[in-house]
Amino acid sequence: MAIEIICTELGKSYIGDGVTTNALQNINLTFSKGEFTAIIGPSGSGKSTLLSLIGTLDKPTTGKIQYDGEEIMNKSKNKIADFRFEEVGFIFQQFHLLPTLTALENVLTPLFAQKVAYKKHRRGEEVLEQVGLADKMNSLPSQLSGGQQQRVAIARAIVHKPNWLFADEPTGNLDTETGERIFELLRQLNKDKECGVIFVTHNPKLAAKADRMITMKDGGVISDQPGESK
Ligand SMILES: Nc1ncnc2c1ncn2[C@@H]1O[C@H](COP(=O)(O)OP(=O)(O)OP(=O)(O)O)[C@@H](O)[C@H]1O
Repeated sequence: MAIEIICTELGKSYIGDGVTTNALQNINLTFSKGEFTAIIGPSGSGKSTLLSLIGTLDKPTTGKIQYDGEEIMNKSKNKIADFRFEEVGFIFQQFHLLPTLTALENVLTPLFAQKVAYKKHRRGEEVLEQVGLADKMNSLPSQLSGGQQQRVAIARAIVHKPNWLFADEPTGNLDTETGERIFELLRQLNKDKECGVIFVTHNPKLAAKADRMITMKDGGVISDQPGESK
């Protein structure tokens, strides 16, 4: 697991209809290689914005983000896309699975048109086995429960062996028990050294189980402390 992420004086404003929203201000954070961090805070506090900046989905208005010392967002669109493919996986509250594709086909979509050093089909099977869906590879999303669909989404997010997995309220659409199982799966993937995890949640119980818990309010970090596991 490689790549340390350093955010320096990071800020993000959204401008629309003459109104400026300062979604993030003066964020200074370092995410060490392989860390498991939860981000918690009220609605509108900037959690998703922070995740989308760290994940190179959007550009900061001020400040910078370095990945092992490199400022990826200063590079060309193609280089940013390459970086995202190589280093980053995402999961969201909505699973965003393609309804007409099987679980295995969904998992293989990020590898489409990519040259990789491993056998794609076998890698797809391997990650579905890792998330506990060995017997559901040929099922369509509509034939799977919510928790199983999120497992497919997790398998898809790690199929290309990213160093970081960014999870934006991945348990938000699941009942408490299923949400806890998904959390434990992310924890396990992290422990197995698959990838570092940054996990946005509204659930304080889950957040406390992370190695580190960052609390946000009004676009800033108001606390940054070790979780119960540390
Ligand atoms: N594309 C956008 N255009 C304009 N304003 C935005 C945009 N995205 C987010 N915002 C605003 O930025 C602020 C932070 O939003 P963000 O989604 O990061 O919060 P959050 O903590 O993830 O909230 P939630 O827990 O509800 O998902 C909010 O005031 C939001 O309305």
